[in-house]
Amino acid sequence: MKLYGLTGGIASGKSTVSRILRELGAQVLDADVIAREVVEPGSPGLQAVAERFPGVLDADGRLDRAKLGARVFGDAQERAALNAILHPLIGQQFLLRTQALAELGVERVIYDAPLLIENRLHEGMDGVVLVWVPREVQKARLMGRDGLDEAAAEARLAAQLPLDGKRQHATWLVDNSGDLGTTRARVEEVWRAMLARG
Ligand SMILES: CC(C)(COP(=O)(O)OP(=O)(O)OC[C@H]1O[C@@H](n2cnc3c(N)ncnc32)[C@H](O)[C@@H]1O)[C@@H](O)C(=O)NCCC(=O)NCCS
Ligand SMILES: Nc1ncnc2c1ncn2[C@@H]1O[C@H](COP(=O)(O)OP(=O)(O)OP(=O)(O)O)[C@@H](O)[C@H]1O
Repeated sequence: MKLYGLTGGIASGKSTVSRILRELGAQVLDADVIAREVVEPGSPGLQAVAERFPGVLDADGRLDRAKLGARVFGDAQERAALNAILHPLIGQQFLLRTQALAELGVERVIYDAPLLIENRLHEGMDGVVLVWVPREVQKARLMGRDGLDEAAAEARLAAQLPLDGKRQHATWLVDNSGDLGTTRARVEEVWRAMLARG
């Protein structure tokens, strides 16, 4: 089975590209979705997070994501502590799901992960798709989508490697700064290139 990475930065358009790839027939595993599943109520992941970050559960015992985000984006040490709890759990789920898809005879899986390159997961993969936009476009879309002010948007951007630094690791670059039709056409091209690789 071939394994491809799909990455970018916060609000660069990964979800948009992932949706197009799924429409084309790709099997995509989404790290952000897995990251939510490992902290569902009653999970060992949520228990570990609540112990390390007191006060982040709401009245129903669910994770208050905004509260935890405020504590970890902008504080590298706190973020590293959260990553140390969650990343092994996310990695474990990714492996289990990839194995299950391999047993079903799926020929290629795409792992949609914002921190693919930061966590050096790209090194073992058969290719990497990078969804890129200029930093100013990324910041503007982030502020618009999540209703963040500039300081909060900057803190989130600073928690990741700059997109320009990730370019050197890309097998395929998807420039998502134009309109969605342009992005779709490029993603179709990338998908054909993946199919051609076997
Ligand atoms: C801090 C949390 C609770 C904030 O939740 P929130 O709903 O506001 O954001 P969401 O999870 O949808 O993430 C949005 C984007 O933020 C960025 N991001 C998330 N976690 C991190 C992190 N640890 N470091 C850098 N960027 C991150 C990613 O680009 C992601 O796509 C949440 O992001 C989290 O649990 N992060 C740790 C797990 C993780 O690393 N997830 C990233 C995928 S592996
Ligand atoms: N080509 C485009 N033109 C204009 N807006 C776009 C384009 N692509 C994406 N957007 C918008 O930019 C925002 C970010 O896109 P998207 O949610 O796909 O990013 P993402 O990389 O998945 O983000 P995250 O990693 O933070 O979840 C969304 O509001 C989306 O509607």
